[in-house]
Amino acid sequence: MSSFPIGPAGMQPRCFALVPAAGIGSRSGADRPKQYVPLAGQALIAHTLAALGAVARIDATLVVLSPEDDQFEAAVPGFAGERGWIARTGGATRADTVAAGLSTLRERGAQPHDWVLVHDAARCLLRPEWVDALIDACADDEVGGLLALPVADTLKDAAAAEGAARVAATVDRRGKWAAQTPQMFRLGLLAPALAGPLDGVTDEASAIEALGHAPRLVEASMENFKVTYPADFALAERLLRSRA
Ligand SMILES: Nc1ccn([C@@H]2O[C@H](COP(=O)(O)OP(=O)(O)OP(=O)(O)O)[C@@H](O)[C@H]2O)c(=O)n1
Ligand SMILES: C[C@](O)(CO)[C@H](O)COP(=O)(O)O
Repeated sequence: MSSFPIGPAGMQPRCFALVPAAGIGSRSGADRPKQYVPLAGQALIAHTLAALGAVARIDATLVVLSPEDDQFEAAVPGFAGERGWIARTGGATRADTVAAGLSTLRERGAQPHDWVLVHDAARCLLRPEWVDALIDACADDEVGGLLALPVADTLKDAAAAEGAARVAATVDRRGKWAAQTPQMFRLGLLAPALAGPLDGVTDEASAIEALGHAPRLVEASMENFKVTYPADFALAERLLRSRA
């Protein structure tokens, strides 16, 4: 399909990881941005970056921080280097932060046909083998894809209920998947997707979908959850320690 950035014949696309880490973690209840909360002896984000750094097919990982961030270097000493890049250009929303990161990747030589794997700093349980499975599944795909998990629980919609926490309806869960990260798309497709209207866009895949494409779903693990609420830190810590 001609609308996809294929790249010059014989030129292998490269893979870059892009980690948006400019959020404040307002739901986490922590005394600092949640990516800097210590877990199993290291800052949360250090675990995330170590997993990405262990994927040999990722040429470099770009972490995108808030311009005011003064904690990263102490939290992840030794990250900056040939395969570890930092930009202090995070924006007001996750999508703004990712879009700013794509500009940095372009400035550093990434090409439209190169793959970008966007991964939440807050998903610190990532395993390198899940990233490899995503790359294997998407490398020959026209669109790209994401790690995700088929929904196992019965889904309740409380949105239209009067007052708090009452069921308004039960949602048919058949065919429903919970989106995770990494989400892997070609730079030349993702950049224009994030330049479009971003109403309701909470992940890269939804921006790609808005262009009429259907990203591939690659089944992942429950362990790849996003640390979001106060109780998530203890669970993440237990899982990290059980791996040591
Ligand atoms: N303006 C923003 C908002 C979020 N993120 C990043 O996007 C990822 C997923 O977002 P989320 O878990 O919602 O993190 P926060 O926005 O920090 O949390 P909260 O919504 O509870 O404030 C995180 O790694 C977060 O740092 C970002 O880079 N820039
Ligand atoms: C990208 C994401 O992790 C997919 O589940 C999620 O949408 C990010 O969470 P946020 O709360 O919308 O930032």
